[in-house]
Amino acid sequence: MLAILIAIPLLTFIVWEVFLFYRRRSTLPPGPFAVPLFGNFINEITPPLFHVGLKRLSAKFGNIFTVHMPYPVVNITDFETIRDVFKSNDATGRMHNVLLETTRLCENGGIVNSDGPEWQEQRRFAISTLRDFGMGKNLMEEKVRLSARNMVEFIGKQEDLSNTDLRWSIQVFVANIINEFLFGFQYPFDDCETLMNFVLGLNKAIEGISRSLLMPIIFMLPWARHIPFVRYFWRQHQQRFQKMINYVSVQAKAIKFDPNEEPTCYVQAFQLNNKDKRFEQLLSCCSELFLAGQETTTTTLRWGMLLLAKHQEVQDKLREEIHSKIDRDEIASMTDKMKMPYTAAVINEVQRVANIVAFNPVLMHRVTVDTTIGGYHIPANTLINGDFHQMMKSDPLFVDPTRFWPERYLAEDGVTLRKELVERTIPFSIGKRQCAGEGLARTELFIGLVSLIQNFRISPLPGKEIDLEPIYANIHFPKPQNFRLEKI
Ligand code: HEM
Repeated sequence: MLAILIAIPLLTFIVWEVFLFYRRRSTLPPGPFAVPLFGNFINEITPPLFHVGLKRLSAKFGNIFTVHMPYPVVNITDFETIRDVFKSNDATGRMHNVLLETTRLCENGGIVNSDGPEWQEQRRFAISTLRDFGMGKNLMEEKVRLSARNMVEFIGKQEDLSNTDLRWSIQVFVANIINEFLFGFQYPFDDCETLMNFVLGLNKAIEGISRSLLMPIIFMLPWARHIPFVRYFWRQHQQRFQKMINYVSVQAKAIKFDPNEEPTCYVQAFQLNNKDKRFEQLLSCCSELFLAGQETTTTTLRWGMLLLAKHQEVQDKLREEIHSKIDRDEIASMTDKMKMPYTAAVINEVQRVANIVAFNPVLMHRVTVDTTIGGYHIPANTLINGDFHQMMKSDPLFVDPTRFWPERYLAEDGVTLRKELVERTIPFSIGKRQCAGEGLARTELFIGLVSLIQNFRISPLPGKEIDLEPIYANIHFPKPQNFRLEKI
């Protein structure tokens, strides 16, 4: 009798949920067959190869389709629709998910994971602080140039360049810049163990979150993290991120703040302008800026080195332009970029071919009100994925899209950049939630890449091929590979 009393409501609940699932699904853009609870994870999408499943589905269902991961996600793959949807305020929400608990230390805290007025306020503050340190005095650019000079000197001092791992030099170059922006200091290249231990831990945490088979389960069924076996791994993952938060917390607490003095770093600027905000909000923002601001640029530069080592003819042409515009012992500045169209084309092509943020569940957008996309009615709170990864590899304007060919960005005169291709190259996304650190990242990519190619010829190790197959995680990492370097 008791069993029947439990079974009937349970069965009714399940039937009702299944009914709701398929009714909701029927009003959204078409997509593959999905089952409640698991969505398309059982038939179409295999983490971490999200982009492969999405590509296959787009070939079948077109530019706008619904995929269940396991929540319904409207996936968009054409440039015009992504641009129009993302420029609207209605698509600026984020998904509220348990995975965010790792870096969010207070309700709706930080920039990447928050939404609504709090997000807008913190986003504006971060962008204006980056700009204030850059405007007029070009302080941010000076920090990048200083870090680039240190990197080149450090590499140049190494005794044997015939088998060199560039990864750590690039990583310190980038990590130092965001460290100085947030906390006001850089580490010397030969004494940066604290920073590098911490960065190494962070890499493991990022790889862990995207490669673990348990993460999609926790993502789908957040309560699963309380099951003993799953809880053990969830705690391990949390501890890895906690190390970053501890680092950020120690640095932030150590910073002296005098309200009568001009701030020289983000933490001081935050304390001056956000007196009513909790320390946890400062920590959330700093952790996210540290995370978003270093692995992304480092990985892009590492891809740049691999692509240029593989395509020596591009590297030679690039170096020729660099040497014709910048003195040998000078570090590039952003005013040089205007005179260097081929360099601009190479950076665009590196970012297009090696686009590092292919799909990241944390970065999906959420429509905050009922809206219309491509003629379909999309109810409030539906998730949207602007699939610019695929767009940059399938838009008809990118002829022969798998080829690494920077010349595609140049008009017939060889010096004018093709606007229609540049505007479709959107590794930083587009619209209201476009990367908040884009300006800094572009400065780092230009000055970092130019400094390396200006000073070193980068080649594969003798008898070895460059391997361009990524390690698929939330960020597409290159496989660790050494180079043969020659000083120029
Ligand atoms: C090559 C380097 C970089 C790439 C490819 C990149 C890419 C991205 C992408 C794709 C997004 C998601 C945008 C969206 O949701 O539509 C994003 C967001 C963000 N990025 Fe970057 N990023 C880079 C460097 C940086 C740097 C250097 C910083 C910090 C100084 C930074 C800070 C942020 C922040 C705070 C957000 C969240 C913006 C928001 O949600 O409003 N990023 N980035």
